[in-house]
Amino acid sequence: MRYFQFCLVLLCRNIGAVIYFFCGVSGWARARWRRRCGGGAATCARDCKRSPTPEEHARSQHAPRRTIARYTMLNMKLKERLALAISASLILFTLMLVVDLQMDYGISGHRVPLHGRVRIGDVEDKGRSAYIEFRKRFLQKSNSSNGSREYEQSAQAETSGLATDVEPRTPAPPADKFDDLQQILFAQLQGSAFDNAVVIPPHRDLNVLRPENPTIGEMEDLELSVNASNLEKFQLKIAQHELYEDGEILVEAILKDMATLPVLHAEQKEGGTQLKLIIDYPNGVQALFKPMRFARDVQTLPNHFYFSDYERHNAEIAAFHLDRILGFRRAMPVVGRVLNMTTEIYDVTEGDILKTFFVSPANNFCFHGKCSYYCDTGHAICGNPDMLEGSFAAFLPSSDVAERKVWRHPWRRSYHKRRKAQWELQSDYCDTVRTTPPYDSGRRLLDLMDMSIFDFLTGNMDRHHYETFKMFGNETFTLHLDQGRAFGKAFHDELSILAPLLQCCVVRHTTLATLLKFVNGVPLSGTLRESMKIDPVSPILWEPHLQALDRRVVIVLDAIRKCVEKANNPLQNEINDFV
Ligand SMILES: Nc1ncnc2c1ncn2[C@@H]1O[C@H](COP(=O)(O)OP(=O)(O)OP(=O)(O)O)[C@@H](O)[C@H]1O
Ligand SMILES: [Mn+2]
Repeated sequence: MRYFQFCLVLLCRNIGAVIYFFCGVSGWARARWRRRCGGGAATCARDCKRSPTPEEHARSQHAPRRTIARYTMLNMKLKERLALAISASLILFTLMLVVDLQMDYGISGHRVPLHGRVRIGDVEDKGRSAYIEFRKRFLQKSNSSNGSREYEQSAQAETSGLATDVEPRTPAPPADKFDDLQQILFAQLQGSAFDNAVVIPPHRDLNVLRPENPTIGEMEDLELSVNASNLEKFQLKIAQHELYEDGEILVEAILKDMATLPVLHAEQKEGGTQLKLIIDYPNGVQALFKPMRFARDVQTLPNHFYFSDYERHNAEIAAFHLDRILGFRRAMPVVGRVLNMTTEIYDVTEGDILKTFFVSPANNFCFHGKCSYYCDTGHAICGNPDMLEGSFAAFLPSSDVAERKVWRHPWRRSYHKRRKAQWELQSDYCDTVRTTPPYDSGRRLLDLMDMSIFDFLTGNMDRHHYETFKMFGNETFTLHLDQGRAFGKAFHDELSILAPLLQCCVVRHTTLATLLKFVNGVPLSGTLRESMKIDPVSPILWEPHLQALDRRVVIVLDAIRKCVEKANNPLQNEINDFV
């Protein structure tokens, strides 16, 4: 701001100077013209162009400085004066433009303030952009008294040491049982309400129908060797519609392997923004290791964007359990383990990473590896003193066996601190997506709706891309990979993560049924807490994060309800939107 004030002062002074120059010089010149050229116009024309005589020059030596300047100006050729005037005007104009762009006065016609808040909604939107509509329709105007409003409480310390202060608690049963939504599900199971525009019945959902569901082993004609590891068996059983079957016993076996088998080798994984290690166990078993950086109750720094947030190893563990509980089974099994940094990392690795190990002033063993962010001494990963906790995600099949396709997420964020993504500016964004392959048919759009609900529950804003297995084509599930930035804010529900659901207003019957189960039975927090108890580094989540899940389930259900209401009565809701 001070800079702009300075610019303004400068601008005024410049304008003053130029006015003075033109008025002063021209007035003085006219006087001289009359005084010196009292004769005819012809003499004048000749005389006025001449150089000063020696007497005049001598006189001017004693003249005050200002007079000298005026004299010089007068004696400039017309062309020079013109050039000077044009340069001054150009400088002035540039200055005015700079000031205008910064202050958004509108002189330049440039209407986007550089530092101001970017307006949400395109011209056609007339203020009915995704967020505005969403906040208005789904939350602020919500008449359900179940606490489904956006909940933001910063009173609790962002980085507190209160993990043990917060006791597990069973939330009071929500007043609203969402009977209206239950009825839709019931009707669909009874063979009616198939035309519901929001809830997609099982017989129209390819994830339920699964006319074909081959496994990677079948597709590639691969036979298991006699001494095949649990992971290898698991990988070959990955099917077109899910990573593993409900109740698959290999999941527990893999978790146990990763938590107990000896570590043979550790190596930094290339790519990605933060440090990860590839861990080798006997028999070809591999895991992706993400190290612990903070205690469970340390939350996303308030001034950090989602893209500069640290990854949390416990978020990966919790997300795997949650994905399984929700019945998606699209996340690889993840387990926690404490490693001895000396014998299980330093001694079994090689190359450049070794040079990044050091002992901290607190006498802890640390390393930072090499990566694009947070891989320096200031962001080192330290043991206690050399014991380091981390998450171990079962490795996906190698690309030789099952190549993956990386897709740009249609609701990807801009990953820029000022810019907005298209979906944030266009309220009918979903119309564009749902008419574009592979979202125009099959299961893909519904998978993105599931992913949006999954990410909203965990608070993961980092869904820039997603992956699928190439061999299954487009009719396959979307992998839930990379949940490292989930569970960062326990007291804030990030509504924008629900944008895909809110803009498209479609959801699987099965997903809705699962969510409703948690408001009418054991709450999600209790189910997840129970599931994560078996993990070696339990408790996995800080209690406020578990409580947030119950709150967010209600928000998702409330959003689905409003979608149904709008679909049933589009005109009335259209009107209500503007009230
Ligand atoms: N379980 C796994 N097995 C094998 N490869 C994996 C596994 N999980 C993730 N990957 C691969 O590693 C890549 C990076 O992993 P991840 O996204 O978790 O790390 P990241 O550092 O957070 O990356 P980014 O900063 O790009 O989000 C993924 O895009 C994926 O291709
Ligand atoms: Mn990531």
